[in-house]
Amino acid sequence: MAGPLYARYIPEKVAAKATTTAPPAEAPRAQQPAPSARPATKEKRERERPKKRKRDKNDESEEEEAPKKHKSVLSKFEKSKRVADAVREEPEQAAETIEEEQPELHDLVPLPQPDPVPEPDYKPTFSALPPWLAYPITVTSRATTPFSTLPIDAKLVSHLSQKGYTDAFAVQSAVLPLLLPGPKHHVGDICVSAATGSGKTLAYVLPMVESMRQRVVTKLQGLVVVPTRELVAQAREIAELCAVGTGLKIGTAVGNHSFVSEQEMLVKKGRRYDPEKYKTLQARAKERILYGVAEQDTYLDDAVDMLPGHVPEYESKVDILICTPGRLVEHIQSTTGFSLDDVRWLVIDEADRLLDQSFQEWVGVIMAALQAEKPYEKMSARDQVLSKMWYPPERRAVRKVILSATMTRDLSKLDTLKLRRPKLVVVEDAGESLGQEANPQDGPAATSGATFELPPTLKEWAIPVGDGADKPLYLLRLLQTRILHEKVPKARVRPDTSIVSGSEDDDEDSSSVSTKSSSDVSDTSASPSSAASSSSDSEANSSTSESETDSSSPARPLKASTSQAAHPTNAGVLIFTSTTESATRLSRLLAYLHPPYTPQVALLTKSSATSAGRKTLQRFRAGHLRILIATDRASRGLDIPELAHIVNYDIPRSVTSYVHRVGRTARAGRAGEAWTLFTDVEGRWFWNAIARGEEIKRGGRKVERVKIVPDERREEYEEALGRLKGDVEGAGR
Ligand SMILES: Nc1ncnc2c1ncn2[C@@H]1O[C@H](COP(=O)(O)OP(=O)(O)OP(=O)(O)O)[C@@H](O)[C@H]1O
Repeated sequence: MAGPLYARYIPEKVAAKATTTAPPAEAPRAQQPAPSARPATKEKRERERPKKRKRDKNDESEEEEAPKKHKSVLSKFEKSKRVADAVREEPEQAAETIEEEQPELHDLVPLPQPDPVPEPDYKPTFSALPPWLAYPITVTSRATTPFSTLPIDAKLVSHLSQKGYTDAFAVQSAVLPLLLPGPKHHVGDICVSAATGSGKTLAYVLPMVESMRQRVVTKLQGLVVVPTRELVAQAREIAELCAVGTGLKIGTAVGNHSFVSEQEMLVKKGRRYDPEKYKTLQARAKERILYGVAEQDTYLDDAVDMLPGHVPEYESKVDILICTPGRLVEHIQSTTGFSLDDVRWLVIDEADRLLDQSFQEWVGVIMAALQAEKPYEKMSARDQVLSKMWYPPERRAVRKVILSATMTRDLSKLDTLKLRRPKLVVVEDAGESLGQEANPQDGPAATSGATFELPPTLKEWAIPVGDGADKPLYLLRLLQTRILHEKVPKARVRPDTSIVSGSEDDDEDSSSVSTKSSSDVSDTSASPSSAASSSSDSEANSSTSESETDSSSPARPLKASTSQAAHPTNAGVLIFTSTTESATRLSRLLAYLHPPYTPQVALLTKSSATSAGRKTLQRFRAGHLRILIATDRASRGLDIPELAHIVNYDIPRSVTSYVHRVGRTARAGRAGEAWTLFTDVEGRWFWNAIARGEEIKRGGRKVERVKIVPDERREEYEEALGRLKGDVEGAGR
């Protein structure tokens, strides 16, 4: 590229001076006497004399000029010192001064250049992501499609409508045509990113069941992997709803039965007449006895018990298996006759969480089992003939459906699933058209980064709780006034709560909020006993743990906004804590502080047994329990459609955790409210990452700040903490 063009530049002033003051070049020589009139030596001396004089003259002028030069250097130094001082004191003014004192340009000046050609705004046409992730199919969350217009069995449509499922929700409207036979059918895998409670379960269960409707023999064809037992139970309910009248068998494997009984539930042992193979097996069995090889081979054990000429043959007892990854790996590795040879559907729900777990290297084990070549005797007659003719048997095409409300875009994780011609479907509030694939000409879609959509019917609130020492009192006040709407005795209540929208600066300084009760708020800083601090603060920082459930799913059409949304009927509240220990403490504190709560509070944590957890959930759903305190394990997938409130008592540990926790309410188009308690220390992260962060999309809605003034019950609080301390010490003895 050619560099800028420059020409020699002489400032006008300097040029003029040069022409007027510079003596003519030949002047000194002209003044000298004529050399011919004098003798040579003298002449020489004469010639030298003026020169000497001239040098003397030059010396003199140099001496005169030295102070001038010093003066100019000094003045430059002073000038730059002045500028440096000014910059230090008042940078803005200094900038102006510097501009004014621009040095005079000498020698070089840019030649006039043509105006630069205006460049269009930069719009990247590339993405670090592969096209299927960078250009997803986006769908507006308001889109619905009547089930009757989809290629679904008419009996199933009428059954669904009896259960209240008349229209397919947005995610179903987009995914069903891709998975069901028809013009939009996609031959390949599908990834789905849609908000919590948007109906993802039905979106994968329905086409899977439809594809197996005509099956004659029971074979394991559909595999659904979910992270928790509760999700297994929920997915099973939806699968049973769709499979009514088809005779399809749906099985689960979660580890709540003994392994042996689960094996019996999954695989049926039979026999087949095959004298040749019988002989081979008998020979192997004999070798084992002769050489004392203690290899464990349950197949050989079964073969020994067979009738002469017969070999064992295994059949699947289920068509669809819904399971947790750990249990599936155990069955693949240890259950004789359990194979994935006929599997055509692999569904991974809550994929981001499952792909984060490397438990038992489950992805690798499943992928290897899915890719294993079919044994000859299991091949279809056609494949058997082809394989004898040296044609490779046809590779099974397993369709993978990967779903989450917080779908990962991490390619290293997605790659482990070996996706084939994948497509990503994203349901978002701002989407404009149904099933529209993004146009690569428009550049990568806004959704190409991992952003998470919240349900459009969700309302979020944030409550500052000072240093967190009085958090239980804040919670109690919140429950009484805003959630359970109890009548609070007047004498004990200070001026009521007030609401202020979250803004740039009100999140870190609670006293800056100007409300009628601001003066009352200031006393929340009074610190309780050290036991109080340890009971609330220490909990906030400890590690996360998990829990369980099952579900029922009454249906309701998805509504567009909180104002239009149907109001849920469950009067209870689900409170999230960071650890099981924190949950236990809180349940006791609430009961001590407000004894009427004692029979209404229950825990749902990792330590709750499966059956106890299921019962607790049933009672909560039925409204017999009003307060359910749970850990993060209940944040994924738990479906209590009528739940109106959730509370983040301990702040969630990540953005995804927040999305899943608040997603337990505002499900299937119903209204819901999420309340988050945050301490002074947690405030900055909460507002920056959750309330105003770019990862969460809430369609223009905002997290609103609520100021709660806790009850003045210091003595009772101290007493409750004392009792709690006593409980802990008693338990430790
Ligand atoms: N078409 C429909 N019509 C009415 N209700 C529906 C429909 N589809 C699903 N539902 C109901 O919506 C609720 C949420 O569905 P589902 O549990 O599948 O959501 P999800 O997207 O998997 O949520 P999460 O991400 O939290 O697991 C359930 O109660 C379900 O019964």
